[in-house]
Amino acid sequence: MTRTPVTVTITGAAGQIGYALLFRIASGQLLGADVPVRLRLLEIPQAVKAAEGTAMELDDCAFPLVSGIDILDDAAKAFEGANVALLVGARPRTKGMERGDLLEANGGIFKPQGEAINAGAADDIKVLVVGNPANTNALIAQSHAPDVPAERFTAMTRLDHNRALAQLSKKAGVSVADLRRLTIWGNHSATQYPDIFHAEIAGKNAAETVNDQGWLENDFIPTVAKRGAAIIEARGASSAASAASAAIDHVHTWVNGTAEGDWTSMAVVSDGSYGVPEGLISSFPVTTKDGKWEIVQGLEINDFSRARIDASVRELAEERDAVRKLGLI
Ligand SMILES: NC(=O)c1ccc[n+]([C@@H]2O[C@H](COP(=O)([O-])OP(=O)(O)OC[C@H]3O[C@@H](n4cnc5c(N)ncnc54)[C@H](O)[C@@H]3O)[C@@H](O)[C@H]2O)c1
Ligand SMILES: O=C(O)C[C@H](O)C(=O)O
Repeated sequence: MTRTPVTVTITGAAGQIGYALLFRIASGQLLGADVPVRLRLLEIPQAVKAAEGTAMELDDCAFPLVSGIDILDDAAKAFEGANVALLVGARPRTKGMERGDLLEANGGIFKPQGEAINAGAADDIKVLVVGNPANTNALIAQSHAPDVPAERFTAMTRLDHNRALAQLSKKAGVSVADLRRLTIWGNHSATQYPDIFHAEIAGKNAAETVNDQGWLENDFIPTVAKRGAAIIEARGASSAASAASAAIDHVHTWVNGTAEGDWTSMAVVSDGSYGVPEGLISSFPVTTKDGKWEIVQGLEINDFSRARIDASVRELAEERDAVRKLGLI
């Protein structure tokens, strides 16, 4: 192997998403089958032993692309020289916890991680925040990394995007490979808006092809937006393999580009496009090329979509105001 290994830092590495994610990164699915990786696993001290167990299993797979594995409980060391950072570890909401408590607890994680990225990550660092509330956690980390371009901090709505593709493909009776240009707007929460008005089914407008407003309003949108809760209800634990798969897709697309004529959904820092206040980390339709993303411009937004985008963006603004009040940004 002659290429310089890419350093990938994964936080929450001993958690359930971490377990589903690490083996796919190590096998080359994140960055490519010819790209060696150095893995940095960041955990809290109590979970380091479990992370060591996962690292033993990674060793036992004898992945040729893995050039090293470090297990750390220190953010400064974990992000030093990192090219890709997957921020998965977060404080889950527990019984009796208010939204403000959750934001504050996560601020205690994402503020120092943002600072550590600012201090030591590689110049080409790309950050994906998976840990919830993902958009606002990304905002907290980004606001503590003033030397890193803001566009390098993204949050994950690819799972929502993939969920929407799956639902639409079932409704239309086509393969997901026949679908393009679907968009998730807003927050990774129940207010998100999966938009099929610009999507295409085998090259034809999806909303017109489906032609079923009742299904769109009462089935498709709530099914996608509440899918996370439905998985928790069914599995007794939040989505893990599908979340890991979406994280792989998100970074792979960011690095390798979107297909000609298609786009994806990523929560990225707003430049004011589509009326989303500048600075909020909100999901948009984006194209990617040469490791950079761009918000798709010029889409016509009908009244139905406008109301839903505005509602989700309003929630993001409220979360931003709450963390600002807590002194976290
Ligand atoms: N954006 C999405 O689409 C999406 C989808 C599914 C889950 N999630 C979120 O992803 C997060 C992780 O989910 P999970 O199922 O793997 O949870 P988990 O509880 O199984 O694992 C989380 C891990 O993070 C670790 N951790 C906690 N604080 C840490 C810190 N400061 N530094 C490093 N590690 C730390 C914990 O020790 C634990 O091992 C949750 O917040 C979940 O809600 C997001
Ligand atoms: O962890 C959760 O609350 C749900 C998760 O964000 C999901 O969308 O599956």
